[in-house]
Amino acid sequence: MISSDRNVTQEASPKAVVDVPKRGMPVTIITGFLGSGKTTLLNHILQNQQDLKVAVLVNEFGDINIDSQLLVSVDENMMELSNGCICCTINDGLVDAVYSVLERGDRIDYMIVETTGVADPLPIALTFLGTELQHLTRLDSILTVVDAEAFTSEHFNSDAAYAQIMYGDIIILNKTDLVAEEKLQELEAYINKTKTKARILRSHLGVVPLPLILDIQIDQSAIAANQQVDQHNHAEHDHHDHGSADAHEHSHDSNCQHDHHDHDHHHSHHLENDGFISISFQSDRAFSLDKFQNFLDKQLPIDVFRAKGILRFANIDNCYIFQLSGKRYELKTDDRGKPLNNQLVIIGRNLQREQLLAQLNDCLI
Ligand SMILES: Nc1nc2c(ncn2[C@@H]2O[C@H](COP(=O)(O)OP(=O)(O)OP(=O)(O)O)[C@@H](O)[C@H]2O)c(=O)[nH]1
Repeated sequence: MISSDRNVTQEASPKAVVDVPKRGMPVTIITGFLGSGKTTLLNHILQNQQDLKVAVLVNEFGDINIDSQLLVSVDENMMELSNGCICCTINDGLVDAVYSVLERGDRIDYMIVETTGVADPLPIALTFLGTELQHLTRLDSILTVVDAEAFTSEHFNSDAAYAQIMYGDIIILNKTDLVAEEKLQELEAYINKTKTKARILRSHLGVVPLPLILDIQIDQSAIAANQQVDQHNHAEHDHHDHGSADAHEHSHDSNCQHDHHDHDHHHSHHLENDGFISISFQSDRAFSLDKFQNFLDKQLPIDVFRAKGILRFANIDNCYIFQLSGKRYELKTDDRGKPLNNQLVIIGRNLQREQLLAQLNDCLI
């Protein structure tokens, strides 16, 4: 291992009559900022859940879905995980993805939705509470993963990061190994001040006792009430055609100060994602390890917040899983042995796409 210190836009599908055998399916939403440890928590759940068949719905910020590949075998939008759980991407919309799980003939006991790191969880929660899904599913809780090392009280200047804390039923303070006890206590005090009655669990690599986070039956009526305020606001602003709550893309706090007049489905990605953009790079050629390390150490812009990929290097048989979160990166051998293309997603603000792509091209052999 080499390491260094250095949208959900969904339209409700018009499925009026559906034969769904799985009414009342419990749903947990895992949210948290870029790189906080959502996928790590998900893997912990999938590896340790006893006798529970879980459907995982993943949504990634970036054109290449690295997360779902890290969760094992792929088949377009739906994949079967090695433990019999299934994983489904949300590319065609959350409601459709939920239906595709509910309509499956085989047994599914539980649904977990992993949001992107720049997603406000409220619209996603409202999809379960305010659309036709409310009769088919039961939103159990929203889990918010916080990176104890990277988190700041400025919430990365991101409305979404703030909403993630505000709407989290349980805050999982992750990466406790990277900070001192003092910092953990400061963060806990901050979270408690920001959010009354916050429930906080500490974790390292997402390890928390599962009975404390799954099927905990949190009362979601406050969020549902929020939705009614929201619908009221929309009515006042003459927002016809908003068939479902899930179509909304930014913070819907009832105290929301945002200008609602421009609230349609045509935000630029820039505004939607608090200024974060993602740049995807793929190549069937391998990287030179030296050149790629030089790129990371000397050329990578400071505004890159997150990167992840599955990489191939010249003269090395194995692929590597590359993870960069904040100032840290790591390359771990990917022992699944699949011959893959180089695939890399880089996420940050103010990034020069063409320049970055040219620099990555220069790393190829
Ligand atoms: N040191 C340390 N690293 C961690 C911990 N939890 C996760 N990581 C690492 O942090 C990086 C990001 O973890 P992920 O689980 O992919 O984060 P994520 O929230 O799913 O990331 P996005 O989906 O890109 O937003 C990976 O390199 C993990 O191995 C932890 O408790 N301690």
